[in-house]
Amino acid sequence: MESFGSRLHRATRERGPLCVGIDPHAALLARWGLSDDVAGLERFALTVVEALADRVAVFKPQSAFFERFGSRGIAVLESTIRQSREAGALVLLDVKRGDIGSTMAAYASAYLNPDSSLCADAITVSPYLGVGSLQPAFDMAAEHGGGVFVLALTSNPEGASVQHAVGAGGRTVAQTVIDEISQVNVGAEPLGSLGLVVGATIGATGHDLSKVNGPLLAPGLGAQGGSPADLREIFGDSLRNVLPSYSREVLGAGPDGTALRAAADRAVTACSAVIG
Ligand SMILES: O=c1ccn([C@@H]2O[C@H](COP(=O)(O)O)[C@@H](O)[C@H]2O)c(=O)[nH]1
Repeated sequence: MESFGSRLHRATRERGPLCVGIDPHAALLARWGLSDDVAGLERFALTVVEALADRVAVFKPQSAFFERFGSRGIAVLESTIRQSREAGALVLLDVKRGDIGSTMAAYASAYLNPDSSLCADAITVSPYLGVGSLQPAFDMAAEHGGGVFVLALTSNPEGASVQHAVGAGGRTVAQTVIDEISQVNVGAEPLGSLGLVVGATIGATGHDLSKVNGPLLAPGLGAQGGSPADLREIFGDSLRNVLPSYSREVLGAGPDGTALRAAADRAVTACSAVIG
């Protein structure tokens, strides 16, 4: 079984370093001329999949925008995940789960077990209950070739007050998370399957990402103000492992498929120029 790190490495080499978020905001549904209901949600998500699944390395559906329509929204999320994967894109489900280990095991079953209709290639998780509490997700991912992205330095301005806080050992909270994930990825070839989320908006923070040996998801590009040029300062020598992520910037070009493809092509060209 091929690991997630290996599959992601291959996908970004073949298709370029780009993750497109599927974030059906109410404002975007309106802009696309769609109703703010399950039918609009479904048309939005499937339009993105039809336009981009054959060229984008990774889709990142934002679960919140599907959850807001209840069980019928979750059903659309299931079909979005399935159709994206069938069409050749990897799916990183942005759910940001985190809980005590025994509950985390249930989340892992929901999102990383191939028997589940919500199974994705990878998920986002929050380390606020301690990185160790996420172990059931790491184990499930390892068993089934999945991946897990742990929040480290998020793109929102409020994140630093917690993530830059210095603990007893003199390290920041974020550096502790970075170091714990780095340990798990030691020796993985060509890339570990545990990733980190590091926003494209954070500037130089002095955090050491050099030993992560795993993917570094960089949201915050475009709508939140981050640009590909900012990635250099944030990631330094770890730039090669960065997976840049755009949602509204690309989605805003829809609903026309040609315009969506052009927006994704612009994004991947701009990111490739920096990442290589
Ligand atoms: O630090 C983080 C972690 C996750 N996100 C998510 O990424 C997208 C960003 O959307 P844009 O439209 O490109 O701003 C969204 O789903 C966030 O929940 C993030 O922004 N920052």
